[in-house]
Amino acid sequence: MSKHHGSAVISRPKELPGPKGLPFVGSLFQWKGPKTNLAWTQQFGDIYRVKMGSRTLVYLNSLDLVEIYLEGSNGELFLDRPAGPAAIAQGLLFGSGNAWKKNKHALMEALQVRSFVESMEDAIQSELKIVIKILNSRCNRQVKIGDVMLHACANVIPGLMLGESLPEESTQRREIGQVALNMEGSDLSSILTQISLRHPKLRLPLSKLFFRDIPDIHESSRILQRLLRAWIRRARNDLLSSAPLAQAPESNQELLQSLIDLFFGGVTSTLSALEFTLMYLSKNPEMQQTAQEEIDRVVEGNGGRLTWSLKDQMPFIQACIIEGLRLGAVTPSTLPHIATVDTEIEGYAIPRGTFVMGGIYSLHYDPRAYIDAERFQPQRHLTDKGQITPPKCFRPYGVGARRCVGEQMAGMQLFLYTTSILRHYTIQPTDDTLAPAMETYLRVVHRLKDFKCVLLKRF
Ligand code: HEM
Repeated sequence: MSKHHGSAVISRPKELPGPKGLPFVGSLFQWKGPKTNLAWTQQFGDIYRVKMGSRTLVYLNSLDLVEIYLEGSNGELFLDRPAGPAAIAQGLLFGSGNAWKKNKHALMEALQVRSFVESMEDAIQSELKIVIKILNSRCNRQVKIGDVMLHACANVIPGLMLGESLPEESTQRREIGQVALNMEGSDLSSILTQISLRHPKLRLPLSKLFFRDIPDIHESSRILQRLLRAWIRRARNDLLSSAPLAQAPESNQELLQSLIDLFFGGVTSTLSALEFTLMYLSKNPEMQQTAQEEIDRVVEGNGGRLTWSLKDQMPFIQACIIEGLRLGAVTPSTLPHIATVDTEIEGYAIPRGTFVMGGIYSLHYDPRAYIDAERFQPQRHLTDKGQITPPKCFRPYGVGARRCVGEQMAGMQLFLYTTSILRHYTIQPTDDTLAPAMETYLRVVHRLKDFKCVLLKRF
């Protein structure tokens, strides 16, 4: 495999393999979700191209290729995102160029500030109190735990930004709940969503015409902007006084959009990863018991308090979360990393503007890295002495400079939610959950279709 990578088009390019598509639509109708990408990897190899409408997407499906071309200095050639409608184009997820670099740097720095990390845990612990109260009232019958956790994942973000949790019955909390439901329901890849993003007045007529509930992303954005302006006003004198974010004017549209992207990027992804982990644990009672014993032992040794600082004492739980993230592959591919120059990958010409995707699903199910890749086996991430070993072929948070900004926040939520739920309850599967493979769907993220379980109180 070539380790060299130039920015000029090679003289006699090879043709990239990939599925034959139909004229105009390409492979749009062949693609049935992440499993199709895995099947294409098996058929065409570690690099292939797919035509989707007028676009060409190039997938990199081995860790070698991803590391060589999308990380390190080569990754700088694939930094842009697709130009989206103005409502989402200026922030972190879909921003490009210098504006994106500046905002990403500012946010990454802010997220490292110690007081911010501490506030993060406070915000999560406050949400957990509400979660446990609600779940206590829903024990011994089927519960769609994702409906409860969606609100927790969404409200952690304003809790963090405002420095305190939104009161349980507050209007703001209800508004955030609505925003979270809107985000969960939006499919940014759907043509109807794209049209209604560009022409908001068409949203309702299109919803009626196609019998679809097209979420009002503009309204969500307005609600979030109002909350965020209040936060920036406070943050300037308080929480983030040392961070570059604090100096930005609160009317700064790029900054606002970047903060809104924390909701778009962070809520359903964390929720989905949590659901996958809980679902697999409910199907594997022995592993669930091992996890509970580990939690009980460590928490009891800590005076009954469950905190983020206990994470390193719970390798089995960590391994379960890693395995849930691996199998769930909640973002089955990275977002597009767009070539900013004409270049090449492995001798294949990659014209400027090509969408290059890290094939996360193919990496996570790579049979060269994992025996029985589709099985939930947390032990595969543990050494003989029961210590965590860095997982192979594992990139749930994407790659290179465009990697997720929320990894630490997601990690903290996944740890505290999973451990608290298992400390309080034993999770029993329903008949649907026991089926060999549960149905999933892909909108903003890859999610279990209808994960329900029964919670039995432990104490
Ligand atoms: C388990 C939870 C999460 C997963 C699996 C996840 C995964 C990802 C992935 C795969 C990307 C694209 C990276 C790429 O294109 O290479 C991404 C980007 C992003 N994520 Fe996350 N994410 C999670 C949680 C969060 C959270 C909690 C936040 C914020 C609070 C967040 C904010 C973002 C943002 C802003 C970006 C855009 C980064 C950029 O383009 O520079 N994510 N995430």
